[in-house]
Amino acid sequence: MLTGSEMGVVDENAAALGVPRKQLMESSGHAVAQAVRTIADPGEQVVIVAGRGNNGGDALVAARFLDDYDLRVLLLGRPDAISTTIARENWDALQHAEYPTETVRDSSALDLCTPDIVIDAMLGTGIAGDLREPEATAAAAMNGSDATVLSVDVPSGLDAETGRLADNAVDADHVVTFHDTKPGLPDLDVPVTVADIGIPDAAELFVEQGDLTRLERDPASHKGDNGEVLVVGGGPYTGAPALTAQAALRGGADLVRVACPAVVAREIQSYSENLILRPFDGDHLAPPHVDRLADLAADHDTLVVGPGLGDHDATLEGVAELLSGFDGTAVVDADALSVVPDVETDADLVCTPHQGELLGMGGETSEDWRERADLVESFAAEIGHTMLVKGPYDIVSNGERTRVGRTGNPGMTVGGTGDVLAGVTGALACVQAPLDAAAIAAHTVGTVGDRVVEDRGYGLVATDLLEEIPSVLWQRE
Ligand SMILES: NC(=O)C1=CN([C@@H]2O[C@H](COP(=O)(O)OP(=O)(O)OC[C@H]3O[C@@H](n4cnc5c(N)ncnc54)[C@H](O)[C@@H]3O)[C@@H](O)[C@H]2O)[C@@H](O)CC1
Ligand SMILES: [K+]
Repeated sequence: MLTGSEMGVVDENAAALGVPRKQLMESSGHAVAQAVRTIADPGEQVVIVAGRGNNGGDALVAARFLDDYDLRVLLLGRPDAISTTIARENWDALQHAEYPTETVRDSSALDLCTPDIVIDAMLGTGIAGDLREPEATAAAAMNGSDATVLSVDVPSGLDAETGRLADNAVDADHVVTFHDTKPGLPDLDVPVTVADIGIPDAAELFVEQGDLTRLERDPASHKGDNGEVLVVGGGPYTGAPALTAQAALRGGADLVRVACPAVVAREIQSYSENLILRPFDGDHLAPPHVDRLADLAADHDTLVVGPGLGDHDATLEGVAELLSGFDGTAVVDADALSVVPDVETDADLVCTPHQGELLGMGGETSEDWRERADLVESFAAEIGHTMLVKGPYDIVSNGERTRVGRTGNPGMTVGGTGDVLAGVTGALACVQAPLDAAAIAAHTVGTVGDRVVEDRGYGLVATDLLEEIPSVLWQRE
């Protein structure tokens, strides 16, 4: 089952793989026509009621496969109000081919007559709120007619995000939905055909541009809404936590604080005035610091634990204590990873090991990425957390769903890129589910690395990645 917005991600990924939306619409329309053939014989009366979006577009395609029916095509609204190019092109094709089309300017002019079949193609996954006019009157006319109502994708009035059926929704007798079922369809107890429209499995497996459409910034948001990240790092190293923290800012977090040993606080602060430091005493993290860190962590949306912490026994003990008492989302990277398999916690952990660190956690890996995906998926299920295993193909899995990121290049093996990935993952985990945050972060950091290498060849350093992150995340060229 996929929601409407998840379908949007998948069809955008299909386009990124070279299967554009217009091809999907052609397959959808053909599937609708096939369904008509199973419930009505040639010569019977079919009325298409098309909306102004791609839901309508699907039925405008179907018309071309229904020449042997007594067909009428009603467009609810003016042709120039058709909201997408591909729907408009299919309308124009019907015009040029002189199909029997009518445009319904206002609902009082709507006359279904007495068709055998009505194709409800008014609204699909693009619906917002209950039906407005003229869709509402059209729905009432459909519901009041003796015709068999076949709905395209979802009955108009069904919200494909939540499965909620509007009071004035179309009462479908049969639904033809595309690629996967949608919320609310199973509860309708009418026959639902799930038509394969040629979206490759890869469009769900591989992370592509479509996944970036999950990000949207609420224009009304104010400071803090887009996430506050606490980076717990530093000790032997100071560059790592600074890279992670700056990457979290570039990944969209509003505020990023760095909790680090006091001895390195000034040095980490010196990397950027954008960082806020929360030093704890001593030169490495240890159990006595955990209470203060836990209090700090409670005031943040996401933790990123590990960069530059070192693997001092007391440090790993402190990390285990911190994670076991935390119940939010924590990205775990670098030396902190080794404690995860033995930690009992209510937190959602996102572990970002490279393959060596995965082995250190007790996981298994394989050179073959498909095998690696299966191994990582079962390891994620075993430890009950999200895994992002970096490699030529990044494997992201929460034990149920597995995604594969194919961006990045051998130039990314330079030190610090993992710290950047952990920071971007932390920022996105403030506003996305852990799996989606990790998948988008892997795709984004790899894409940034590819752009930097394209511009300057190998020899990139991790700081080169930082300022490129926003333009990739927000798909600005
Ligand atoms: N996502 C996919 O993979 C595919 C989607 N396709 C079709 O595309 C549809 C989604 O198309 P769109 O995103 O263009 O949106 P829709 O065609 O579902 O509806 C959008 C139109 O309806 C209007 N509208 C929104 N809410 C309304 C309301 N409450 N009352 C009256 N009018 C309202 C909007 O102004 C807009 O013009 C899917 O349902 C499916 O039928 C297919 O072409 C195949 C591929
Ligand atoms: K519909």
